[in-house]
Amino acid sequence: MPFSASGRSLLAPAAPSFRIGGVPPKRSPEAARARIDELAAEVRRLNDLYYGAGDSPLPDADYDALKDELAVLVAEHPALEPADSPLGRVNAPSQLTGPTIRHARPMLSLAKATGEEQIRAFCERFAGQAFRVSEKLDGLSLSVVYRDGELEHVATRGNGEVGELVTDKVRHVIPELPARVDAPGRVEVRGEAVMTRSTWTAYNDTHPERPLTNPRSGAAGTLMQKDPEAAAAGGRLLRFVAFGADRDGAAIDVQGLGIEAAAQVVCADADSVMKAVHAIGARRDGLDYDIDGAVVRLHDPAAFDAAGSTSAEPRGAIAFKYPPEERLTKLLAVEWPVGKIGRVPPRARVAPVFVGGVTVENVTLHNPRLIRERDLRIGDTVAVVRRGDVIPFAGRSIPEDRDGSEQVIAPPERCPSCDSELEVRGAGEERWCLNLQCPAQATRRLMHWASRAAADMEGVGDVWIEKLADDGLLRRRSDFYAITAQQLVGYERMGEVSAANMVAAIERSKGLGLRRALIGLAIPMASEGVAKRLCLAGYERIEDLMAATAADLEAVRDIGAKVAESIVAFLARPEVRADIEALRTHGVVLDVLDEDRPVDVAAAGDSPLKGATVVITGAFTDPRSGAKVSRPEVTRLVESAGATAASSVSASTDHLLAGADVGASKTAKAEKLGVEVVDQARLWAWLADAGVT
Ligand SMILES: NC(=O)c1ccc[n+]([C@@H]2O[C@H](COP(=O)([O-])OP(=O)(O)OC[C@H]3O[C@@H](n4cnc5c(N)ncnc54)[C@H](O)[C@@H]3O)[C@@H](O)[C@H]2O)c1
Ligand SMILES: [Zn+2]
Repeated sequence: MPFSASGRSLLAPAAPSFRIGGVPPKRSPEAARARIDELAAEVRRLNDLYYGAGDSPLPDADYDALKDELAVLVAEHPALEPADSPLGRVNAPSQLTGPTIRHARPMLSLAKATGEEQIRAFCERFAGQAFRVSEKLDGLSLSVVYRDGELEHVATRGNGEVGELVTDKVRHVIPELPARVDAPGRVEVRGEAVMTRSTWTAYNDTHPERPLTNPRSGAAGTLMQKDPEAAAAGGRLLRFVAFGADRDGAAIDVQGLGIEAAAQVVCADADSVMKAVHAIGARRDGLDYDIDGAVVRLHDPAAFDAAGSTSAEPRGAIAFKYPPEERLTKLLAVEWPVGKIGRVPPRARVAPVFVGGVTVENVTLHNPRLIRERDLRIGDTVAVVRRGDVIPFAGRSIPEDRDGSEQVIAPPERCPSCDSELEVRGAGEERWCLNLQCPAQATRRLMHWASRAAADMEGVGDVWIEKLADDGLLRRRSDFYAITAQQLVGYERMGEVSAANMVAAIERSKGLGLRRALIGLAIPMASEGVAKRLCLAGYERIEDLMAATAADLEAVRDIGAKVAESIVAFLARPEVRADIEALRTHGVVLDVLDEDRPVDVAAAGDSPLKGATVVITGAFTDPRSGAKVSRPEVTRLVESAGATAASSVSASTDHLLAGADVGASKTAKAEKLGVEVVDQARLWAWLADAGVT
């Protein structure tokens, strides 16, 4: 199982309903006492797991809900707070293991804000001060101490006062942490040890039998390993990102020490603080490490110290928490819809849950193998994960919550649409309907043709396509263009105006061009990128592609043998050829559009961009209009100037094109590799020189 099954989660079912319901019910003092004791014990148990082995049987948001409920009850009944209450102190395991060390200054938690008002109130309290906003990395904090330049020790936060020594482990699992710094005296660096998402994925790919639940528990678990050398050799490597440093008690800059620093910006007031908080939230999904919030703190170290602290939190800082990306809910039912190329994937309905900033009711279960391995059952309490634009999925179930009424999820043996026998394919044991005449597949293909990435027929929704297909008006893609307003008017809720609008939208969509047409054809194995590359490779008309051999197609950059064969086989199918011919007859554009042709580098004017490999990061604004310029637009502009855009900085990068709000870690990496960092003003000048703006 890809998660820890450490002990029953007594209170889990209460958490989701509590969160959704908001205010907990009023209780009698006896009932309040019982609930307080129950909650306190559960929070302590979860703390032991979380700060011990790094396990989190519950999603953080559900843990937070339990702790919030405890805090509300204790506020109402202060006399009932148990002596070993987990409130008002740094979250910690009840016992530290191994050799320990007393911190020079306590390592604290942070006060939390979930709304903008709380951040504004914080800024208000310190009006006139400068603030510093940084990413709140989701790992575990470490204190790294150097004495006269040599690494002396590394300790965990522990209980805040005393930490566990992990010096030797860190030498192996964080090889990038310098053993020496160029600074005399006692230098202490505090920061977060994180497992990057790429390391985490790579580790889980190579250890499918014992995968790590998430990068955070991966990081915590790595520092628990008895044999750190073997852990490092097995791919359990961490990164250390510093958020503060001092020398003999006086704050110093992390940068000068050669240690990676957390991305941060200095802000003068609440408005710019909120802007920075949102900017961090916006780039959250693009980062290679998990962050769970943004930290706002007083920029001036003296002011920060003067603000003091409570028993658990500094008063001069506050953490803004982004919406949770993982929450518990109930798995209600599983459906197996038939996709456009015949895949029959499992999709689940769950009780509505607020996660990743939206209310989710439908989630993917990926494939039958994962259902079996994760032992997901209908009726289970499941953790739903939604991260950015990723399709929400049920990551794991909480088997401790079962009452015996749960049902095993059995993949279908026959197609739910055409009843033909399904084939089991690939490592995921996916079910496929191979019947080319399958009605569900045909309808899905039509929906895909009309979708935004392909013909983009505005207002021609899936429901309409289904109706028209059921009535036999729509069988193949070319049928769209033969639909008349008169045919539509007969339908319920379809007046003459709407019918005319729909026909007009279909007419307008005819100019889609070769790239979008290739996407719309839903050729198995050919992604949107393949469609783009074929156009860039010089294929002008769909007929040119129909005449190409697999060897011709394989000659195109990044198109492999399997994809090439799939394209050739698809375009050779008689019904596909007939449909393409009919599309031509209706005047649908199946030729390459100018926007999809390769840029004429030779024609671009001279600028340092010509022939260069660049990485684009940050936010861009047009210097003349002050309008925001989207990342794809910036990419298009630099490509028109003859540059090639890459996704991450490496030794072969020529320039890092840095817009606003760029993290220090990005520029630090570029500088380390000797890659020139080019700011926005210079970029716009270059683009002007190249004649593209
Ligand atoms: N799921 C569970 O069972 C479970 C159990 C316990 C705790 N938790 C989770 O742990 C969190 C509570 O934790 P906490 O007290 O350990 O941490 P916190 O949320 O109070 O944050 C404080 C920590 O943030 C870290 N940090 C990261 N980036 C930083 C930056 N730029 N500046 C300053 N500090 C930065 C530091 O390590 C610091 O110790 C909550 O999110 C809670 O949900 C979950
Ligand atoms: Zn079928």
